[in-house]
Amino acid sequence: MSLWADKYRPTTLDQLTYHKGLTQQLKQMAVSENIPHMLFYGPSGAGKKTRITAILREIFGPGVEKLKVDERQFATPSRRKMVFTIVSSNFHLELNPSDLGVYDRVIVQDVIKDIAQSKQIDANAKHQFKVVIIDQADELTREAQAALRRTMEKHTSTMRLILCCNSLSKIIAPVRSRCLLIRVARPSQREVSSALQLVAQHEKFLLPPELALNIAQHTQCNLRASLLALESTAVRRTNLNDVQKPDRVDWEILISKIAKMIIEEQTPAKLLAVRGHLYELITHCIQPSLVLKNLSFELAKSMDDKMKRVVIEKAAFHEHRMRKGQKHIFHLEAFVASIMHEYKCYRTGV
Ligand SMILES: Nc1ncnc2c1ncn2[C@@H]1O[C@H](COP(=O)(O)OP(=O)(O)OP(=O)(O)O)[C@@H](O)[C@H]1O
Repeated sequence: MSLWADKYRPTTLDQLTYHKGLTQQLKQMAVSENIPHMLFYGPSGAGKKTRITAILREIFGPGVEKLKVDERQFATPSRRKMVFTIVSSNFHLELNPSDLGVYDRVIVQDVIKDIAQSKQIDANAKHQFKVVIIDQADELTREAQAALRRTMEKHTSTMRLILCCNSLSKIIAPVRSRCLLIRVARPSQREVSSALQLVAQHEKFLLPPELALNIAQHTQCNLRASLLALESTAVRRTNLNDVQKPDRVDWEILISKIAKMIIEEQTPAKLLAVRGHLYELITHCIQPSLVLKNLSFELAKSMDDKMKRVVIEKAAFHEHRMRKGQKHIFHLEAFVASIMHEYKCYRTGV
């Protein structure tokens, strides 16, 4: 049984429900002879990945949906063996830098060289190139991006790149200038609520329009988050008529509990207990940067202006460190410890 966000994910360009103008442009591009490298960017949950898979389907046909997952081994310069996963079809391959760690440059180069040198298996395929999708391309190190730039020029006849990211500012200019930039904007509240209504129709329950709008507002028009909120609210109730707001999901509840613990007591024992909860969030695949953001907002809610500024400053500092470092838990814990320290000093006037 899959989540509604996956079950009702549109698979073709015709099924995409909003940004019709953009869909039309993608359609024209898919049938053209000259398909460029592309860079999709926009906020989380706006539908970038969905559009990428839909355009691939338009270019190559339903064959792109036959996915296989391979594990590839890689020896680091210090001879340590690393394994990373690649999802691929006969026509494309997907990489995610967060699986690759600090060796992303070598791995990206290796994988792309490999794919660029192997010919398309299907002789009747419309295009002779394969597509490499790099999700969260803004997580690639600068070295890896520089390597991409060279590879993009060298292998244009056999390979096309599709990059997907939230923020363009973290992509180096030479890579940006070699791609067609495609912005997938956040859908409006009305667009999100009609996507939710469509799911409600398929699942055969009545979704009050105010609740749909409230969900869109609550998730700041992140469609994936809206679908998850709708599902968690709908499965717990038989009738949604009296429901005004979506139920908070478990990880959100846990984060507000952590904030409460930090405000209640600033001791090593509490820090240890908080660490346990942070581990719990990370092992349930909640993005550490999201944990940090939500935790800061929860903390700020119960603090005055002076402490709010401190929380934001500390959050920015530790988020930067988290991006540079590897072990997210260290930085989350350091953030909590520094807030506990600042808050204790503030309360006791030391
Ligand atoms: N045009 C659309 N019509 C209806 N539903 C959509 C549309 N686009 C996306 N969705 C739904 O929204 C969910 C999130 O979309 P998607 O994963 O493509 O977002 P994303 O922008 O790639 O997010 P992230 O940056 O967080 O990975 C999908 O699971 C899909 O169900």
